[in-house]
Amino acid sequence: MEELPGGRRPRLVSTLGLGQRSWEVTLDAERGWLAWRDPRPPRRRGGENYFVPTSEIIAVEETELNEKQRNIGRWQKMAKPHAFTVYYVKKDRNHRWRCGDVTFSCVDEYLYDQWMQALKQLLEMQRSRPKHLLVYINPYGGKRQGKRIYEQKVAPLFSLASISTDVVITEYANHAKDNLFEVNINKYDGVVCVGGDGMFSEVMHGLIGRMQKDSGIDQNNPKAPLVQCNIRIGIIPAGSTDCICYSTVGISDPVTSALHIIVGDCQPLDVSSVHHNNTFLKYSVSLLGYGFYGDTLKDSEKKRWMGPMRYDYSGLKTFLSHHYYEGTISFQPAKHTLGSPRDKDSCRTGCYICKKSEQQLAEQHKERGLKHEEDEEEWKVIKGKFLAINSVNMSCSCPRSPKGLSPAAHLADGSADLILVRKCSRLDFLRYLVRHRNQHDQFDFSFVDVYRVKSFQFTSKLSEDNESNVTVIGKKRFGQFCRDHPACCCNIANSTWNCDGETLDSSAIEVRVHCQLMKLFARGIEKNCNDEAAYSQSSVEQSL
Ligand SMILES: Nc1ncnc2c1ncn2[C@@H]1O[C@H](COP(=O)(O)OP(=O)(O)OP(=O)(O)O)[C@@H](O)[C@H]1O
Ligand SMILES: CCCCCCCCCCCCC/C=C/[C@@H](O)[C@H](CO)NC(=O)CCCCC
Ligand SMILES: [Ca+2]
Repeated sequence: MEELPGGRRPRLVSTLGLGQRSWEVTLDAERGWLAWRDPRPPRRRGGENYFVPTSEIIAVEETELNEKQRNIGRWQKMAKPHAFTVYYVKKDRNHRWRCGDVTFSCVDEYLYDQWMQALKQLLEMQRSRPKHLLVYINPYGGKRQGKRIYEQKVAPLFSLASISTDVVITEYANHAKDNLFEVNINKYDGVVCVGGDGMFSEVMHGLIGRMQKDSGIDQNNPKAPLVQCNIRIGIIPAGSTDCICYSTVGISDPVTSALHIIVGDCQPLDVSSVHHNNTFLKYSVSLLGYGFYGDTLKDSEKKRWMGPMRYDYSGLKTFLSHHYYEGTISFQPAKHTLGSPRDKDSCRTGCYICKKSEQQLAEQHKERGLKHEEDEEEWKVIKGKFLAINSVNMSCSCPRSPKGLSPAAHLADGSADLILVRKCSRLDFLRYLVRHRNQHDQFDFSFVDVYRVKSFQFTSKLSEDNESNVTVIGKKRFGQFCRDHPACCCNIANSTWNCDGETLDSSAIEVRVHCQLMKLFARGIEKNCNDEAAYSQSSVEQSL
């Protein structure tokens, strides 16, 4: 479609055949939509109206009408019609997307060519769409359906959208990560992982690691300014929790995720770096959990054969064991962000809080850079006995917990929500866990504290004692439990950190949130009409 003077793009309005009738079809390239309308008055069952943003058109194809289609209605007496099918994103309930299609026809060959050319040009103008993707499939994630899901549900959509792919079916853990250090990454417009959170984590480590290596950044330095990773990752959910996909798309559904990749969505994501004694351990985007979630994960690793059910089994077992852990948490509050973890509003597509926070952080870094200053903002220190310490970079909503561990956490605001669940009774802890699944405020308990932070450190009592050379009471002779109260739940051993579903070797860690370090093929969770709580600029301004 040629541009009009002044950069304007034209409007095509035609009467085209659809089914047995003629419809008024409009392509408004300037405003970016395709619409088709039944011109009959509503009382004659007309007036139906469909509307698709051009950014959500997947493909257009020439179509051969079959005998039956050609013989219906008015075409039978006319010359052979020309037809084309437009494939587009059809939005269903609960953030589910499907590939819809509509076939238009006309007898005028010139009109047909005009439509085909205009639609094809419009598709070519969608510059953020990927053309060539590198795909990693974990055949053993979740219910071991990754390969089938990709082949049956995703590959046909990619080929419809003319996306070419190089597919690697992983043969061992860390295959994708290692491979990302070797491939010619510039060949690709994105990387897709088919699997769960663990598989995503592998791909993310490969990409961020590769980026730092190529830029000469030492990942072992906890204060190193990491280089942003601009190559987007797409997640096709085929794991056990699929929390990252659910929290960034609103549903864990392979077709929906494939369509977000095809239309070239982009959602920046905060990433936390985790260090121990100036040694890099891992990055995290969803949950860093010590105590309950660490113990659940550690136990569940031995039960991988159970598939996703292993988390329910190990979760129940960990809940019954009711272990708590002593330690010290120090953190720097995130003062740059407008939101707070107790907000009623959630992070949604185009989130204003995320945009503002990013600007604010960039300004702070610029000022600090000019003055060559270190970030010396205050640290708060909390010592205590905890059943769980959870740091989440995003809400961590997933099918097990639809609103997540911190419903108001933001995807890209440069902060994490640090949730401290202190020692309490089993019944109270159960009440807390139940609130992960219902609408009640999970922070409204005297034993739960939540802080929005930009960095934190944790040391367990055990490692503090070891460092100060205090003998660890009865550890060797009496196993891991308290010598004085063998029946109590005081555990003098350490828990392990659950880092996006992987265990960490060290309990003492240093964590820093890196604002928008990477990007996903997603757009955040879209606002629904009934989603009144979603942030808009005006709601934030009113609260200032
Ligand atoms: N071919 C393979 N053989 C064994 N392990 C693999 C292979 N490919 C990937 N992995 C590892 O499997 C681990 C788990 O995979 P994945 O995250 O896909 O599923 P999951 O653990 O069931 O789901 P979730 O992480 O959502 O709970 C990942 O950490 C990944 O490193
Ligand atoms: C009485 C009912 C109480 C039920 C409470 C259920 C609470 C479920 C909350 C789930 C929160 C998941 C947070 C995301 C963690 C992922 O990075 C990680 C890897 O996939 N998954 C787990 O660790 C899996 C963790 C699963 C724990 C059960
Ligand atoms: Ca965040």
